[in-house]
Amino acid sequence: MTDIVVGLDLGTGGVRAIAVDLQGQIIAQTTRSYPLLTPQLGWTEQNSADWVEASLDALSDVTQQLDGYTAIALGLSGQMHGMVALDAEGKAIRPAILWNDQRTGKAVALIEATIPRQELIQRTGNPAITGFQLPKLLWLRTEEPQAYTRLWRILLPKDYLGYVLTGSLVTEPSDASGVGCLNLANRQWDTDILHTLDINPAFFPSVIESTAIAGRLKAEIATRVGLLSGLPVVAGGGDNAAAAIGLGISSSNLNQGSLSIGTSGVIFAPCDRPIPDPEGRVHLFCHVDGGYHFLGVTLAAGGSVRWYRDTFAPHISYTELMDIAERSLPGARGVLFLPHLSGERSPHLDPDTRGAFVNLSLAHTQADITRAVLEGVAFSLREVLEVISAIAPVERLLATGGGARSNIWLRILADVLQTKLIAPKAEEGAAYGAAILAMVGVGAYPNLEAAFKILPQDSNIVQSQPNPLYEAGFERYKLLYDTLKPVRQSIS
Ligand SMILES: Nc1ncnc2c1ncn2[C@@H]1O[C@H](COP(=O)(O)OP(=O)(O)O)[C@@H](O)[C@H]1O
Ligand SMILES: O=C(CO)[C@@H](O)[C@H](O)COP(=O)(O)O
Repeated sequence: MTDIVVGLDLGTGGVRAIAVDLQGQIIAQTTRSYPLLTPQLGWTEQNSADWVEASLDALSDVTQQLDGYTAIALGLSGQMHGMVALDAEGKAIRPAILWNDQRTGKAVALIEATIPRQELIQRTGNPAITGFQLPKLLWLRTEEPQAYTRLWRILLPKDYLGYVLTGSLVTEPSDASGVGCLNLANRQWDTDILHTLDINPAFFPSVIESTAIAGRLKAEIATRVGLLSGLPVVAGGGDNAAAAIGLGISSSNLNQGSLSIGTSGVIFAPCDRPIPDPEGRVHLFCHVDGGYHFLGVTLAAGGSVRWYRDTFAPHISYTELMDIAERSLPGARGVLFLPHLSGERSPHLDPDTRGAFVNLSLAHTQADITRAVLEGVAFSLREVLEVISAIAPVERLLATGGGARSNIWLRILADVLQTKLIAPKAEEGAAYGAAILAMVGVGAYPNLEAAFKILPQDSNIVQSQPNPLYEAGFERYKLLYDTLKPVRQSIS
């Protein structure tokens, strides 16, 4: 029997489970999707029970593909910032509130009125942000007080899954630093912040290292999914930090960052010291390797394409849609798209902004409009990269996430960002990074640097070409955000 580890990524569109051997080869993989709930404008939720069912099905599917292999560990990763609220029996009190939910404006205002913005940025790396978990907790206290009185623990999505699998209540620094009250210097909860906000620190799970064993697989789960009872489950990382590890991005090599096009679009740049952006326009989080990273987030990147397809082209696959976009031209023949379908995070921190198509005419086709969506997301990420480059410049960005499967989108991104991109060689992603963390967690490799030697080597460089049409488009894009503000305000 050959040893493998299993990595799992609890994404927004679905869960992905993969089995990887100790030389880094993917032996088996599968995905399961689940619904995204939008019960009110600006709200996003998922049922944590859907995550569990999908994850157990995915694990069963992967283990059924394993003939002649033994799983020696499972590593976790997943969408960040979400809140699973549990009662004293460990049951979810309400649907999980997600990272791109924008209901917490008043809670953010309360945090800002209570703790000086600069102090919060210095302690946690970030100002108060609507998508983070801490404002969600304050929202629960005000808006659903009966639920709040029953509250026993709150967990992040992947840590909730870890709790279901093992019974252990833990988190790790990369995901915990997206809650809004982790002290970046000591990588533990900042109890001063919690006491100031009159929040019981016992609501939060203990913080262990990302490569530490979070717990052991429960016997009843092991039987259902075909893994060994007592299998070590390694804490893992938030999806962006885990994906970075799958690409070999560490805080000891500051030259390379990543560009992820999942539901969100994310630019990730490693750094070795916790010195935040004083204006808080991009996040500073803990990396899983003991260092730190800057993160800038476009809330609806792949999410814009998914929304566009589901709304206007429901029977067309993503691949076909990308072929359609090829029929237009750089600049989308003048069509502009603002991808603010969930408000926007970096660099505007504007939960109330909304999306737009602009400059449509009878002459425009589906190809132009589809291409405008891809370009609008790229312009949004350029705004992010301009902020990150001034603080933590990188030479190249390693692409990951579902959108990185598209050659046309990668070409648009390279040209708009004016940065060399590396297309993914295999579909490594966050699940692969979680598997690498699990290998180190069970001692198959002594540390992450040693494990990096097994990662697939670079291939497929996407060079960036300067294009005046994109430069002009980017200037119009920025103008559009400012110009549409009063229109949007008059609607809301
Ligand atoms: N072939 C493709 N071409 C372009 N975009 C794609 C393709 N396949 C998937 N996507 C995009 O990737 C997104 C899903 O990426 P994924 O990394 O799985 O996201 P998540 O982790 O948020 O579930 C989809 O919403 C879609 O926009
Ligand atoms: O909010 C963030 C990062 O700060 C998002 O990146 C989420 O972590 C969701 O990731 P995907 O589902 O888009 O991969």
